[in-house]
Amino acid sequence: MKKIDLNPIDHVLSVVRTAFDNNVCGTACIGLEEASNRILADDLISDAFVPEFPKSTVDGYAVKFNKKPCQCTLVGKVDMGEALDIELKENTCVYVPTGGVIPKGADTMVMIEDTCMLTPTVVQFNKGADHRAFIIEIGDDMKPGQLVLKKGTRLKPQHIGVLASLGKQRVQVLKKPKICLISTGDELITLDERLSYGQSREINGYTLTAIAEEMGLEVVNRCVLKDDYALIKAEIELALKMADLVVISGGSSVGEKDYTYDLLCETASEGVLISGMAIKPGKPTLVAKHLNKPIIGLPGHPVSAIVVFKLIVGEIMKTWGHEVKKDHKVMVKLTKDIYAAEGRDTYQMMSFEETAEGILAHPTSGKSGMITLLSQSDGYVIIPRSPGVIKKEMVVEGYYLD
Ligand SMILES: Nc1nc2c(c(=O)[nH]1)N[C@H]1C(S)=C(S)[C@@H](COP(=O)(O)OP(=O)(O)OC[C@H]3O[C@@H](n4cnc5c(N)ncnc54)[C@H](O)[C@@H]3O)O[C@H]1N2
Ligand code: MOO
Repeated sequence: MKKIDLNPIDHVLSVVRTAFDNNVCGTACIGLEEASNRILADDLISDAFVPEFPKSTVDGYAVKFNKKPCQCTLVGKVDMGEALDIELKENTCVYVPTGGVIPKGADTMVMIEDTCMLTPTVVQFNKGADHRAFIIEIGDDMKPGQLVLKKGTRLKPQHIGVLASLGKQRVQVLKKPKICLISTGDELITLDERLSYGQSREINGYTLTAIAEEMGLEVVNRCVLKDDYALIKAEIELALKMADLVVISGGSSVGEKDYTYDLLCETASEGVLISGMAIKPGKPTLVAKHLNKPIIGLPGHPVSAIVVFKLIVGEIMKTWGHEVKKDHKVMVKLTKDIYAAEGRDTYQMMSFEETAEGILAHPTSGKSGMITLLSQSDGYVIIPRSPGVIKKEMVVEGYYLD
């Protein structure tokens, strides 16, 4: 008889890291406009001084530093994007707009508001200035040779700004790993079909697509299949040709028509690496390897499928060099005793109440076959299988659901 082992989560993740440490997806050179959320393939080392000139951060007058109020003769005006061919002397000043080039000889900017024009050529400085005030010096932002972005960074707007600042029109990023999602179950119907008694609408294809895309995967195919061994086998074989990663949901348990384990034994060249995990929800989790490609069997229950997908596919993505957003961690105080399922680290869903004294965590109830267990919870607390309980009033780590 098929058996579901209780492999500790850490062991499962370590097997995953070792088995899939070879990222076969490669890199691509893309335009900066498409780079948002992509993963930088190489360290970015600055090849320039940014800025290349001392730059004013205010509209005002460039002067030689003087601590006390004084008067200066206005000897010129800087136009944006141009340098003024002048060397400033004592008691002279030049008008410089915000972003303008500080002229030679000047070392301090004074804002217009701290001055008044006595005559068209004489400026009164009402107070002293701080030496080098309101100036971005040459290379303050970046210097040649400086490591400005690390390989593996998920490119956020500020990172794209760094690339733009260095004049990089294109950037080398990791290719999005391709994934195929196969949902299985005789009872499943697609959203355009009429629901009959005993049937359920297919959910996992939708939720897992959303998570996969957020993680930086490209969903290349998604299908809903009946529990038909030959049909699912053909689909897995096709998926292995199309994708870097194949995920099957449903049929991972030990029931009569739960074929995933046998299918993975038959199709995966390296066999099944993990059959079962000490987690609730998610016990009947399968991990197999075909050449360098992972094939994951997820439990069909919608909550279990989401929890396990995030854990296992998230680990594969990290192993392949992708930065994966973590669920935001906070410290929470429990309002009730909570218990783990026997022998399994348990993801207890929670509603979080933010109070002046900190965040209170109230357990939410529901089964892993109920999608609203997640949609009506703010986050979760992980109860370790040993000792298997967290007592009321204890302050522990909680995680917001992303
Ligand atoms: N004798 C045992 N039975 C079960 C065990 C066990 O240890 N011994 N484990 C239970 C646990 S825990 C889970 S989780 C489930 C997982 O079962 P399967 O992966 O085989 O999933 P199915 O039986 O195919 O489906 C379970 C449930 O989920 C619904 N489902 C499936 N796919 C989808 C989908 N794409 N969208 C929406 N809903 C889906 C399906 O209709 C069933 O209701 O096994 C327990 N049983
Ligand atoms: O592991 Mo199942 O996912 O407990 O419902």
